[in-house]
Amino acid sequence: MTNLAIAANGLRKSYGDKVVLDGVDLAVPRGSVFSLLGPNGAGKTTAVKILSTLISPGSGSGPIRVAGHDLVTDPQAVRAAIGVTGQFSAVDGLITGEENMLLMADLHHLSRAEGRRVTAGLLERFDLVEAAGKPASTYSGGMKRRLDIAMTLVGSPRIIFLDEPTTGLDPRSRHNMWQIIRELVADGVTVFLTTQYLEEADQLADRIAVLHDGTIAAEGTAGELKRLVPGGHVRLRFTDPLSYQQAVLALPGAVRDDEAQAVQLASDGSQHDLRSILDRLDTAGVRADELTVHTPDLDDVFFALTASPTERNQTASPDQQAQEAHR
Ligand SMILES: Nc1ncnc2c1ncn2[C@@H]1O[C@H](COP(=O)(O)OP(=O)(O)OP(=O)(O)O)[C@@H](O)[C@H]1O
Repeated sequence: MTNLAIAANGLRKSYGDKVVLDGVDLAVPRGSVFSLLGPNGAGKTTAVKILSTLISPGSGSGPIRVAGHDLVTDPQAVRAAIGVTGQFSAVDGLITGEENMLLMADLHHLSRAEGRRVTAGLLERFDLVEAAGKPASTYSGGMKRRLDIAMTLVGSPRIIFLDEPTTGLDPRSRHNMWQIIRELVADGVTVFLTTQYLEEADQLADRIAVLHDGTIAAEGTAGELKRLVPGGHVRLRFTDPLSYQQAVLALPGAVRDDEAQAVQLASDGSQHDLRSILDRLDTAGVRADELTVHTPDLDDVFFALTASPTERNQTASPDQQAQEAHR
């Protein structure tokens, strides 16, 4: 039996002439968090809709298996194993949180007693006991998202698709949601997460795929992706013009920023590297007024992978531009 919760080969989808997914391969191990990142309109929701059987894959797609079942020939089995919470929530605002939950229990054919038991447990777990008797329309954004996930869990899915679960939430609610996701994974649930927040993928995902122009531009752990882009550097700023000139002489190869009186050197930010830079300044008798270390983050990866060539040149850091010019 495969260890993959989701295995898709050559996923394709077009709307008219517009190709949205152009041969996307996905392999998501059971019990892990997989994050699909991409700019607006990249096709993340389309991928979620296909994998959760809401829309059919485009012609020419390869085999797709979700929870061990073939998506095309056995969609019912796939549906029984998954839960989906999307940007368009299933929460009905006119009825109470508890009634929403009980409705879900009915849809999953739970007995009355079992439905009440599961509902009570989930309301407790998602901190919604006090609000349970109030209409869902009166809930805050964070409460609605929690209710939405609680409703999804009524069917005990083994795979959950979370389509931008924290968009629009304040930082506290976002952190609460991250905690909920970590707990789901600790219970063995596989989470397929789409997000526009790179930090969210960095915090939660075991593996991240960046979707761009209909294909996966890069995939790996957050650490692996960060190593794909250059951009680690140390920046030293000087208020005294003489010190700045001396630093330029002491640090050959550094990229100058005359306007800011700052120099920038490629660096991995390690203790050894920093000490060597500072030693060179000490030897020249120069003191920097400000030192900042920049290690590449997922933002750098995201922009490097999803920018057009012109944008890439405009957003490259001075040392990246210098490297480009050198080639
Ligand atoms: N039913 C549809 N008919 C025509 N075009 C569609 C349809 N659904 C999506 N699209 C187009 O497909 C592209 C991908 O949309 P999708 O919603 O999957 O992107 P996304 O990555 O989820 O974006 P966002 O982050 O903005 O939600 C967009 O250009 C969108 O306009």
